Amino acid sequence: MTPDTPADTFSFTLSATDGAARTGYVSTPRGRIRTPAFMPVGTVATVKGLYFDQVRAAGADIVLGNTYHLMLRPGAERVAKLGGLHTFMRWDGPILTDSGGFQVMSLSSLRKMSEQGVTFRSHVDGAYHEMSPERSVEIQGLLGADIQMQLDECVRLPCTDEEAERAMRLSLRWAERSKRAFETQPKGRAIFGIVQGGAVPALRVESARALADMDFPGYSIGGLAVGEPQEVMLAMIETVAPHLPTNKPRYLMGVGTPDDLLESVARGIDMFDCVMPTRSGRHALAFTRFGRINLKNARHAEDPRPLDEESDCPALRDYSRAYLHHLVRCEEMLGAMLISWANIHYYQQLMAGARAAIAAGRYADYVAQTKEGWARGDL
Ligand SMILES: Nc1nc2c(CCNCC3CCCC3)c3[nH]c(NCCc4ccccc4)nc3cc2c(=O)[nH]1
Repeated sequence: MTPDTPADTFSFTLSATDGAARTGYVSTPRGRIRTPAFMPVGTVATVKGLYFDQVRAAGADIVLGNTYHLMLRPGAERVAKLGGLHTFMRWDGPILTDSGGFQVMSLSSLRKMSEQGVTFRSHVDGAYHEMSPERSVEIQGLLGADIQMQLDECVRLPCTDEEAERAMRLSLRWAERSKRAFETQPKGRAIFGIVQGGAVPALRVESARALADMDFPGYSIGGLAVGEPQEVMLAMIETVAPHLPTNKPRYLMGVGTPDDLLESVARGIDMFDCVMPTRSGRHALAFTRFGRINLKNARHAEDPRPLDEESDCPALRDYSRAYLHHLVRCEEMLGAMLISWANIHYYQQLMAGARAAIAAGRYADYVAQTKEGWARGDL
């Protein structure tokens, strides 16, 4: 984490731009977030398989908490009673939480969406829960999140234009209610509006403009990375970005692969989150400067080389591929832990390189060189 900001407020500072790419930092009372930023996902109050000092050492300035999981177990009120999420999981940097609607639609069994909110049954114990814009903001406040999300409805793609329009307009009404409910929270915290609209440019523009008029401190682009091809995702970012204020951060939700990150930064995205680095780490898939390496593959069985001897991350530099392959074959916990650590570090290093390249006005070269490294593969 960079030197702590004396600020007790939330703000965004742009340091440099290179085409549509931007670099700068978000200031929060719990410290600065250097952008473009990759935010590791800490679903149930842990970045799976890592200690938080490894997360910090890898270069992460902020982590995500999961409203949906934490409201079900151990419960938002219980986390608040225990001092809030920062104390609970011993992370003193900024925390961003999602509103929970997306997770309800993808994880819970029985659910009903209405104007009021979404009711659903817990996948943990089957209990009924009601999630309204007001309750979602209350839960995020109880967790103590520094950056919170409005409750929204994300439609899977492909979908009909009518479906995309209905969900986008509902999300706009929920944006108003979420923002109003948020006003009771302590200074220094922020709530983001979430742009929806499926793959329909006109709906995307209407959503972005309406949210910009509500003057949110930051904006998320939702409804993407839900099954559409990368070119559709990138086209929607190009459609939306010009209608969002340049002096507010833009967070692309749930994205993505290293290639997704570089291409989205080029189109004006400042913040990302994805389970990819840790989920892939549990499936023996390492992301490196030489591309993806599947450590299940027998070709690694006698390879004494580390994943990347030039890295300053022990997981990338100090362990042979043969050892990682062995751990994976034996289904040892340490295999998933080391590869997750390597992946979190790789994603942070990818964003650090992007920030430096944008500041130096050579982002296009950075992207080309990085992709060449992936294509050259694992010599
Ligand atoms: N509110 C909201 N959240 C969305 C999310 C969740 C973002 N991560 C939240 C964290 C908070 C804690 C947990 C996650 C998304 N995630 C994705 N794609 C993930 C795609 C993916 C799936 C599995 C592996 C890799 C990629 N699209 C998303 C769209 C939205 C959206 O419109 N609204």
